[in-house]
Amino acid sequence: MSSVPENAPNHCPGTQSEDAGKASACAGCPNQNICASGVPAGPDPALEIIKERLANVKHKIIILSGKGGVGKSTVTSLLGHALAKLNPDANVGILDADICGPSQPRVLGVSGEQVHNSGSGWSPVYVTDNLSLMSIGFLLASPDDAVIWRGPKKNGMIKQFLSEVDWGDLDYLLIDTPPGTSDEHLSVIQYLSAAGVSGAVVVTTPQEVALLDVRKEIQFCQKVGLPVLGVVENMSLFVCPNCQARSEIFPATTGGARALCAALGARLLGALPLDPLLARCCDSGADFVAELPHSPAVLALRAIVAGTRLRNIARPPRVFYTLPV
Ligand SMILES: Nc1ncnc2c1ncn2[C@@H]1O[C@H](COP(=O)(O)OP(=O)(O)OP(=O)(O)O)[C@@H](O)[C@H]1O
Repeated sequence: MSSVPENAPNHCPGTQSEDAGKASACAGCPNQNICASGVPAGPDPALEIIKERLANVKHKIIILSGKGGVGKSTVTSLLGHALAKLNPDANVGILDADICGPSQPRVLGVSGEQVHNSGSGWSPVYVTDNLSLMSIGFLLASPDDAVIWRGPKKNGMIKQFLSEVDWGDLDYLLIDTPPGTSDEHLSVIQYLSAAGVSGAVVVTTPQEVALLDVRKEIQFCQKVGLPVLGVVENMSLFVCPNCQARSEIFPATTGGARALCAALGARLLGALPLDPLLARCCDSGADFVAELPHSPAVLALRAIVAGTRLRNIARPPRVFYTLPV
């Protein structure tokens, strides 16, 4: 069977070729990234293995951001803690797929922990009884070690994470990805294609410069057929802890995420304020949701989890926390 896709340009070397994605004919081809990434073009046997491995994971949610530094890892960790706390019977896992910049071990206060490999696979690190984490950060000799890998090696790591981690039964698996749309995203989406993905949560700040990239991120999701569960606007407002005055540190000159969501037909899941105590908790690995349960950020987070599709996509026969009115 030919390994040249129907939409391939003239002189396509074929997806099985060593030159796939690298030949001059590949320039501008829509499949160039995926071919060059080294992800096998044919049905990869790993897809079935991953499907089986994740058969007991109900909802797989990919966390995306167009821009770096908008708080995607922070939001992932907060969602993990909130989902685990508000639904004590649920099990939540976080997969840190930011291979070159893994920050979840630090943010979740478990850096320095070791993952163990047994007959049933790698055991994730437990942050609390019902919140577990897997990250390349646990496999590095030192947290300062740089991971300088090309696409195919990163893809291999992601494949291993998806196929070899023994999560047990999970209600939610949150997958923290690097900013933008890179090899890691294509790998995660491709490897999860057989296992099924619930969708993506896109994190942004209100600034136009960040929103521009959200548009691209949403377009990317549309192109790869990944449902967008909604957008979280982070660092929306700063509320002074002393005088309660509100200020916009990142001004929403074009209407912020709300206007963007309205324009693109996406759902705004909620807005998290900028809170210096939250930044401090992230640096020290403290559990902000437990430490400051009545803070505006946690109240906003509860609303995101309880009153949005993030809760609605989970229909296990359990009583879910609902925000008191
Ligand atoms: N709502 C917030 N209030 C205060 N500080 C925040 C908030 N959200 C994130 N931060 C801080 O902003 C910084 C960047 O956040 P984070 O690392 O989560 O961003 P990111 O988008 O995941 O970055 P990267 O591009 O490295 O993946 C961190 O120091 C974090 O503590």
